[in-house]
Amino acid sequence: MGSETQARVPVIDLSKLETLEAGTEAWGSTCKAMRVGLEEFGCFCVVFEEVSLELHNSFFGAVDELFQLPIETRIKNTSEKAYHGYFGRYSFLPLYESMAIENPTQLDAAQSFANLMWPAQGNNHFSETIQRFSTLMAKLDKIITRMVLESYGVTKQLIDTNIDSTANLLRFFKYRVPEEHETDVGLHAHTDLTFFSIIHQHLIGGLQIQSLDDQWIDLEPSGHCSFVVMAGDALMAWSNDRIRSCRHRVTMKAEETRYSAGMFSFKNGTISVPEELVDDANPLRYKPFNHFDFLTYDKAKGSKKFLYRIRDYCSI
Ligand SMILES: O=C(O)CCC(=O)C(=O)O
Ligand SMILES: [Fe+2]
Repeated sequence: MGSETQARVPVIDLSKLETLEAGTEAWGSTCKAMRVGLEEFGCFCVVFEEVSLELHNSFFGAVDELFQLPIETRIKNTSEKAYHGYFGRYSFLPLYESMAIENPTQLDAAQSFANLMWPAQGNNHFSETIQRFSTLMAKLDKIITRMVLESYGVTKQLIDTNIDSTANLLRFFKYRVPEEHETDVGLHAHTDLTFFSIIHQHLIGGLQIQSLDDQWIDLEPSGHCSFVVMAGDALMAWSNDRIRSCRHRVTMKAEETRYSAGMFSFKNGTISVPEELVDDANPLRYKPFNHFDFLTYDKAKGSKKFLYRIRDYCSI
């Protein structure tokens, strides 16, 4: 199924972005391609050359170094926010482990994470690499948010407010190779609770997305500057169901440890469906909601039986 079906998920090259101007035909067609990808697959791929091969290599070198730390240290990655800390050591998910940094574009946040992980001397190389990579990821998230929201014809003020309210979380993932008797499920099928999730895979593929007609599509890593942009449940609600959050999973087929990373965006304040997205054919489907309260609710309730958990929280 792999490469044949993969071709259908749009691949959008943002390398020429500096020359793309808002209002031009090229800008409009790029916005539209993103919207089509999200409406048809819940995702699209982007090529973003600002991430150099050197940065990609340093970044995954830093991730590897992090996962070499003892487990007692790794589990110190905690957070007051739901779903913002260490994940792993679950019997139902034996291959998977992940850690996360809040506000990773701020050097002091990256440094305090490094101080927690390397208490004796910190790790400047680690925190600088994380901050450099995250800054570009956050830039990509902003560009995409602007272009996608614009494609729905909402006001510039609303787009700016949405972007200004963004809180970023950078998550690092490690999947070990299954033993002979073990499952190859790296991560079960789910949707993210984010606004956007931008996934960057290292050398080993395994990320699969489910199309609206229920086919699983492999999204292989295709270079140091390629990324998968997925819609999360919060974007689904914002869009009044024009976009479905992307159902995805990870399957471990390779004989090597798999690393990947995700830049997740959440929104501070209230998310509500813009009036431009409500009409007779599309009646309002979601009440206004607080993104972080949704995470807290979901964690407490564990409403895994819902395909789209946001519907359990605030659908009308
Ligand atoms: O490892 C990946 O590529 C994706 C991870 C993921 O889907 C998640 O943590 O929500
Ligand atoms: Fe996910």
